[in-house]
Amino acid sequence: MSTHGEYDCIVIGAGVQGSFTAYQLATRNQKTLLLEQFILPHSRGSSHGQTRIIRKAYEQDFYTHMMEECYELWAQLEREAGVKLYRQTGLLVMGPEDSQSYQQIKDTLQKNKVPMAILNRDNFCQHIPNVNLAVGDGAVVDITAGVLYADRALKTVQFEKLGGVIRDNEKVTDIKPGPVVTVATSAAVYRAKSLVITAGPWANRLLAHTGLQLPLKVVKINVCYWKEKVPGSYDVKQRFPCVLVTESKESKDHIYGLPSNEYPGLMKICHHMGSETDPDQRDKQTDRSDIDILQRCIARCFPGLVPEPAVVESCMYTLTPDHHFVLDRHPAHSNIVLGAGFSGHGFKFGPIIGKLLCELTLGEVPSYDLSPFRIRRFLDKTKSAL
Ligand SMILES: Cc1cc2nc3c(=O)[nH]c(=O)nc-3n(C[C@H](O)[C@H](O)[C@H](O)COP(=O)(O)OP(=O)(O)OC[C@H]3O[C@@H](n4cnc5c(N)ncnc54)[C@H](O)[C@@H]3O)c2cc1C
Ligand SMILES: O=C(O)[C@@H]1CCCC=N1
Repeated sequence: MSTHGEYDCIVIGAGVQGSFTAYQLATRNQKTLLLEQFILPHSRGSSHGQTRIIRKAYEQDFYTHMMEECYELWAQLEREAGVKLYRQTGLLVMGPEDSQSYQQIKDTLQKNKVPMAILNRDNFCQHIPNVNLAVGDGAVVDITAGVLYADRALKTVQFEKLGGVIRDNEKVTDIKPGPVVTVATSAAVYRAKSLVITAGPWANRLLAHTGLQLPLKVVKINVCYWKEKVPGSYDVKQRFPCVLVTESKESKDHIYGLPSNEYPGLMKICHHMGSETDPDQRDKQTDRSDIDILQRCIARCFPGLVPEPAVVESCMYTLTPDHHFVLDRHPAHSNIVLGAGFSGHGFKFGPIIGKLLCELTLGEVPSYDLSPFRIRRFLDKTKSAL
């Protein structure tokens, strides 16, 4: 196959992270090619669907700090494109008052002076109707939080307007590292000075061509929508908030919800964990234990919802062992940059991830301390064939 193009940078994967990275590179006048294996838009990775939560409520300060700037970048994109991407709803965080996760989120909000409200048992029902607060649970609201319109956001990051090239329906089949990287796809061969790999659940497939494997686990998430018994009771228009249950009788993992919005009368509530899957065989993973957990939690905490999912869709997480992202240069090839392992909470960070991966690609000092996101934290867990 003959070489079809020479670029400053090639980005593999047009999910939220690859799209924002390509956008940033193009704004920095880099001749950029974005490669995607499926025809766009598609629903086979991690970035599809109408909605995602945006929030500053995190256990770790470093995420809250990144979100400060990230809210501004989302607002800037909204202004530039003239499109509404964010709706403020607030995020109700509930969890055992004495648990580490709940306490850390509350502390991070307070320490960083994020606008918030602490609810007590007496005023809870008045502020949050149709939700039962478990005995021993505390409740705080991150007032800055809300809903991002995910599909709309991906459509908005149109870096083609900035001179970038997108080739969808082109699966990358080989990577030859070197001072100039050669990338072969199902249709052509391309060369570039640098390469960014943002391949979501397929990250390790691509990295195998570069002699690196990361400790990533891909899980399928059953994305469940639950019917309101009384129409409107959990509706975004009634100012119902997003919800995060940090730990419950039903699960040590988070359970999270978004107000009824994209499907009228249906609230989205999911379990923040799923069963392992091969990304190419996602639909063969039919485990429903997450749905069982959700049914029990909904019957107890959301009395106004029918505890039987009305709609179930599919999505995937790519988990790292500590659930923190991978944002780094390849340990053996400094002109290959990796964005991976977004562990089911990366969408809201899209604009800042794009900026950081662009800075790494251009050899600049990153705007944030990337030590929590370095590959070397995995040490012996990183199976490197180098
Ligand atoms: C159910 C669910 C709920 C979530 N909720 C939230 C939330 O509320 N808030 C939040 O912030 N985050 C949330 N997330 C997480 C967030 O959506 C992900 O972290 C994010 O979408 C990951 O994006 P990505 O670009 O890394 O991966 P992807 O979107 O999977 O993109 C990777 C792309 O690479 C392409 N690719 C792979 N291999 C190749 C190849 N060989 N050649 C060419 N292209 C290739 C794939 O086709 C894909 O399009 C949620 C995720 C799920 C699944
Ligand atoms: O990232 C988010 O905000 C959501 C909710 C909590 C668990 C994962 N995704």
